[in-house]
Amino acid sequence: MSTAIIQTKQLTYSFGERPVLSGVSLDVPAASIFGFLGPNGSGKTTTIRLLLGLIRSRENNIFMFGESIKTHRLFILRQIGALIESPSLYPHLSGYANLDLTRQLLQVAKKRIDEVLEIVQLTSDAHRSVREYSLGMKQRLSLAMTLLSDPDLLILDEPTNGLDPAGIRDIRDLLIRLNKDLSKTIFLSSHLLSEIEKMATHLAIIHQGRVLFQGNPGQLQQMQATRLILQTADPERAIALLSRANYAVQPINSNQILLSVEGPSQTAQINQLLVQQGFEVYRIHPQADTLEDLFLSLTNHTN
Ligand SMILES: Nc1ncnc2c1ncn2[C@@H]1O[C@H](COP(=O)(O)OP(=O)(O)OP(=O)(O)O)[C@@H](O)[C@H]1O
Repeated sequence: MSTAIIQTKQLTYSFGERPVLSGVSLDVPAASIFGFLGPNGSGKTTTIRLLLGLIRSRENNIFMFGESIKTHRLFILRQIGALIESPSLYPHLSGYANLDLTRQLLQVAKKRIDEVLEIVQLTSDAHRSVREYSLGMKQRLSLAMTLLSDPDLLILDEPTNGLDPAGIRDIRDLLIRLNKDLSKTIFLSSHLLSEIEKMATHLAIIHQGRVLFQGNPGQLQQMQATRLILQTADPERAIALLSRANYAVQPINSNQILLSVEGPSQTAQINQLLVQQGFEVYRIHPQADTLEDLFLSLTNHTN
């Protein structure tokens, strides 16, 4: 079993009388890309602020690198690179000069600037002023800043927020490289399921301050795949056929059927049965196609 780099035990937090986190227990394995997924206001940033010691819960049941944040805060923080809210970059300075300011604060060797520029692929733009950078370049520069101290763990709050698809892909590729080539553990939050699914090795889904799911993408897919929507030209006959074969089916509309299955192999069997009987199958997809659907189905599972 891999060691947990971050472990929270029944983390709770309230702003005044208002509970924001209720019993959040997370286990983030070493060398994972851990996606922390949830809609706006679900408690992601609050959790991250607790992890970084920016706010404290009463119990403060947070362990990182095997130590409690109560007793080893500095030891822990020294091993973390964090990006939370938009970082303050000086637009009139070059990318290089921005990095140099942070480098001096961190007392890191100057040659590290070239190394981090190389990692985030900004070497050729290093001496342009930041005001000429695209949003994606600024975000990569911010990531370069978090890498200056060569931390083992990166904690990133919505690092792709506001980026266009190309910018999102750049950040995704960069995070995957940091994880695979440099063995960084990456904890990142997002409100986009599609975004997290493409890079996470592990994920947790938080909704209204509670963890609804924690596991790997395969396990999530299995849960999503239990209710399927099937599109075919003749749903009535398809329902009759599938019912005879003991599948739980019901009509949705004139060309869609809702199916309950036990896993991916049943989906393949259903497809095969329909095709063998001459049905044209246009599409089979999980009912929980969007994050909202997924929350609904997870809430049903947990109730
Ligand atoms: N300083 C604060 N005072 C009072 N309530 C707060 C404060 N900060 C956050 N909240 C509330 O706590 C809840 C969780 O907020 P949080 O920022 O952790 O969510 P989030 O999942 O990060 O969402 P977002 O993606 O919108 O930032 C929200 O309902 C928010 O309104």
